[in-house]
Amino acid sequence: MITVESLSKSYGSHAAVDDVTFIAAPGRVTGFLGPNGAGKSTTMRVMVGLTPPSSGDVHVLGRRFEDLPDPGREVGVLLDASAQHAGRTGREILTIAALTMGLPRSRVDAMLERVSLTPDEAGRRVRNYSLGMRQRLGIATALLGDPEVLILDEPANGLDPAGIRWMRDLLRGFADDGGTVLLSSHLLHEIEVIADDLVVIGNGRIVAQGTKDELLASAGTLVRAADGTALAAALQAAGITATPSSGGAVLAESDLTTVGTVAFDAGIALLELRAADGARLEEMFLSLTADTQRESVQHRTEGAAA
Ligand SMILES: Nc1ncnc2c1ncn2[C@@H]1O[C@H](COP(=O)(O)OP(=O)(O)OP(=O)(O)O)[C@@H](O)[C@H]1O
Repeated sequence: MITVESLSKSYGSHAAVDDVTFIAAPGRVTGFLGPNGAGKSTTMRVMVGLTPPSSGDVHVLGRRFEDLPDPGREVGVLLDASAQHAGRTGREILTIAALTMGLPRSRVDAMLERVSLTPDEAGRRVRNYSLGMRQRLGIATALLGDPEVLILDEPANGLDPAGIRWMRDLLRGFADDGGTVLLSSHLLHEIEVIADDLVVIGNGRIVAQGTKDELLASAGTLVRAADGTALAAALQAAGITATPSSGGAVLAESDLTTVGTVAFDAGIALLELRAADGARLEEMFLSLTADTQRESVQHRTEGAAA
């Protein structure tokens, strides 16, 4: 469990994190999203004691990180895969970490195998690693102490498609075994597939949080009938904003139960009824963070200048 309570962090007059409160619960993967500069890394750095908060607090497993009796074995952290010592081999990095944590050397081989780094790769200096290999090594380091909590900043960065799927399965398995996973990512599809809960931050403030299902349900329902026009009309008559799309599909701004009930009451047989997907998380993300996106800032500036 990670508990963030009224956390603020300012650099000079700039509020990088502004009164942020959320929980990452055990047994769940919590996706932490936000545009560049939104405050994700700062929040994670405070979590692991690398940056002091200006106010508020973060508890990991019920304590501040610095008060954890054995942090390496309680919390696995990957904040910057490129921050590893470039002159050491992957095996050396893991071995030093294992010895520091009082773990047997056998754990190093187990972790190398778990992240699919070959003995040959483990013997190379990190400066010769690809970004994806550095991520795998970083994840191996995070998992080394068999922690209960994982805090990962952009762990999928640089991974190939098979690597992304591997990481997805790994994090899912970790959470299903009761672990807590907090991960930030700009790969919205990945977050959409893996996360149970979402925390969206923009300009240092939380703009949305909740279960993925809740947040995406509020983004709409995709419903399809043979006669899409009649379906859209029935939904609109019930006061639901409904936008017809191709093939009889309608995007309705309501939840599954309400949309299904309206169609049933109107005697319309449905061919499909589900939470709208595809670009949904992306759309939700872009609309929630529109005021904090530098691109829309540019638009506004251009508009103001015109
Ligand atoms: N040490 C620092 N000194 C001054 N400003 C900082 C410092 N660290 C972060 N900031 C500022 O705080 C804000 C939040 O940065 P942060 O790195 O937390 O964002 P982020 O959400 O992780 O962004 P990204 O997605 O680009 O990694 C940014 O405006 C950044 O410039």
